[in-house]
Amino acid sequence: MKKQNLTILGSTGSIGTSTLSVIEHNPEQYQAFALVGGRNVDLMVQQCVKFQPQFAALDDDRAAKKLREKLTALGSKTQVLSGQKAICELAAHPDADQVMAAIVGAVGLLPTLSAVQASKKVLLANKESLVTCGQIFIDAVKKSQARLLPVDSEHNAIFQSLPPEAQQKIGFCPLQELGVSKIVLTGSGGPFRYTDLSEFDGITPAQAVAHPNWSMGKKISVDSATMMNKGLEYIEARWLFNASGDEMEVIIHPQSIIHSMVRYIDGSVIAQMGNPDMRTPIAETMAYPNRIVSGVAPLDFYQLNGLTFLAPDFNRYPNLKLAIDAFAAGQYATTAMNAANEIAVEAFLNGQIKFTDIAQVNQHVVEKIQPQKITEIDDVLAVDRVARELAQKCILQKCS
Ligand SMILES: NC(=O)C1=CN([C@@H]2O[C@H](COP(=O)(O)OP(=O)(O)OC[C@H]3O[C@@H](n4cnc5c(N)ncnc54)[C@H](OP(=O)(O)O)[C@@H]3O)[C@@H](O)[C@H]2O)C=CC1
Ligand SMILES: CC(=O)[C@@H](O)[C@H](O)COP(=O)(O)O
Ligand SMILES: [Mn+2]
Repeated sequence: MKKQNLTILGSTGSIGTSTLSVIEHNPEQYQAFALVGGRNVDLMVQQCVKFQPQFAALDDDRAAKKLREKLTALGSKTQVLSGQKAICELAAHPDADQVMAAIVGAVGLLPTLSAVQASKKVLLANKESLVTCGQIFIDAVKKSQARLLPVDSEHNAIFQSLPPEAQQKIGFCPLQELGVSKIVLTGSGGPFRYTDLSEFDGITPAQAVAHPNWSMGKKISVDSATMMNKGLEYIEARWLFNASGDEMEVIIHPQSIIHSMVRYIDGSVIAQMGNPDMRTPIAETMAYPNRIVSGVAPLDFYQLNGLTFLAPDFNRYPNLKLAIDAFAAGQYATTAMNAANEIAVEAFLNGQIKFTDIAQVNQHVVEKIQPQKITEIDDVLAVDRVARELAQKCILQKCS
């Protein structure tokens, strides 16, 4: 069988490196065709030397120039491109069989959409695509008949817990016809599950990125700590599984062994479990509907110290409530909230604002943004831009 060519959007990130690790475990079946990053030249050089992709691209022009010089000096045959247009073209390249969408943030939207419009098999890690333009994205999937497979561990778990006919209808899944009563989205609660609320103001970036169970990029790690990650995932799940608010349940499961569940009307609950390592959902989507090895150790039940569950407390996690309410308000609100959050998390990581300010900036922007209809991608980009400006202003003026 011909090897599957993978374009990896965000190859220099946490999901990207895990994807390359799965390829390394299955060298007869998969190869890296194009590697795409933002600005990390040194890691991209290493990846190109090791995986010898046909193409490599960095968004940043100067970084791409350095990459080209370094690879030329090493005698590499990899062709180096730069900028967002080139990245979108690589996502849609006729020789790419699968596209891993793992650029962090709303900046990943256009390349991911480009892969969808080119009818690719799209492995979706970038949750911001659905948060920023849900219906537009799902309509594009429907129109192009792209194969959309959820990589986010919870959504992958839900996907695996649904019957095969639902798996063929991602984005327009008839949950009631399948006897599904609820989708149960689990979350760890992050590193501050038991921290006294009086200590939240003093939380440092180093503490916030230290996730108890998963090894991830900085932005998503902070989102896990505020539970904005679960808020984004709530929105992602509503779009992916065509779920109403009543069909959604969010539960804290501190051990991250169960990765999410589906309740059926007969009382059955189907869950997907495993060690918290993203190579499992990545391998599942790469091989779907077959299975391949991922390099993840088997789950050792005798080492588990119990599986526990608790309800999320919105006082501790105001971002989760904000996201649920933003979905109810409409697309403009989730697009704005996502943009504000990206700015706020960056400001927190740079030491400009406190941990507790993140939710305040987000709330402020969602309240200030003009309610409006979003029908096309330009509307999304316009709301995203205005929300970023509002968030920056709020940070500078302390949201007065
Ligand atoms: N990590 C995880 O376990 C999970 C992640 N996700 C989602 O997957 C996505 C990636 O997460 P993660 O891997 O942790 O993030 P990382 O921060 O580790 O990696 C981000 C990647 O995006 C690239 N990037 C950033 N800006 C640009 C740009 N303008 N153009 C092109 N590439 C860019 C980075 O390149 P460079 O470093 O070269 O600048 C890097 O390769 C996020 O949307 C996240 O929410 C979902 C579920 C789990
Ligand atoms: C691995 C993954 O899918 C992350 O999105 C994960 O969910 C983060 O952990 P939290 O459950 O703490 O948000
Ligand atoms: Mn997740």
